[in-house]
Amino acid sequence: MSSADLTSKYIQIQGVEQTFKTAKGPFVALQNIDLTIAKGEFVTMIGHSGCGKSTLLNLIAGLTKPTRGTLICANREIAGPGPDRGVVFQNHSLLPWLTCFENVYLAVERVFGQTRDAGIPAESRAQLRERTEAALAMVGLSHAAQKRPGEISGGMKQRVGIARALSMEPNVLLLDEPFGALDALTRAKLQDELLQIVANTRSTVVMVTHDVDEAVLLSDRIVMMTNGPAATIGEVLAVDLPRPRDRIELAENTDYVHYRKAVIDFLYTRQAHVERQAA
Ligand SMILES: Nc1ncnc2c1ncn2[C@@H]1O[C@H](COP(=O)(O)OP(=O)(O)OP(=O)(O)O)[C@@H](O)[C@H]1O
Repeated sequence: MSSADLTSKYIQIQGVEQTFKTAKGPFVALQNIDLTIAKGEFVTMIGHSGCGKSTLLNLIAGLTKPTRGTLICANREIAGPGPDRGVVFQNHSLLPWLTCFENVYLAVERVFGQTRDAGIPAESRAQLRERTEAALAMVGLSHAAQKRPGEISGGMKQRVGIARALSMEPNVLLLDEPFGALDALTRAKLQDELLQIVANTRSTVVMVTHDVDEAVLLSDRIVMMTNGPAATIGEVLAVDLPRPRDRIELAENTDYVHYRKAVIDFLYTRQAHVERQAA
């Protein structure tokens, strides 16, 4: 593959199906998923609850394997989790007995504290500490480095989760509703921070969200998924708004309003969620 191809086809999802075994028999969660993501692209996945967004993100993370089809990242089949793909979940998943610093340090040590591919030597403890401090600084949490998760707010915990993922310098950042449990103001602040961080690191981002405004504000493309079972990609919307994006200016931007309406139409007209009657 040429380097131009590698850039434009950084993540390739081809003919993916995910079926789960359940007590009532096989359940097809995802079907016929085809998607190509370019290096440095910010892609969000949106769809009604239970349509399979997390299932797809877990497949890209390598936490699960597809029943059918292939997933490729940087020209290699995704065979399991790897430090090239950092994951942030909604419930932050920090170790409660460690400080914020230690939570991030653990991840840094795992990646940079040992000999890496191509014989790159392990870094010194001073270098690992420096990386940890830089990651916490990036999310504005230097002052809370010595606190434990129980002593900080939900928004701060999410920030530590993001710092931990970023500290590993992943090529791909996978975010599963990272701001879902936060109040609107904290959420807006973290969205702005994320935009800034991604602009600096040029990471490729795949993010699951329920929030239409969040999707339009952050994305280069929005992947809109149909309802399950056997959910698939219904439509992909390219969001052609210039960056850096400013939420206040965008609120009155006619293109922004148009993109927002396109997503709302998809979700609430074409994919109006029908609650299935219990059998
Ligand atoms: N391990 C599993 N075993 C059986 N069914 C599963 C499993 N994981 C997910 N599912 C089912 O697959 C479907 C998709 O789930 P998934 O969590 O990916 O949806 P989602 O779009 O992320 O939902 P939400 O927006 O509510 O988080 C759901 O019907 C869910 O019940």
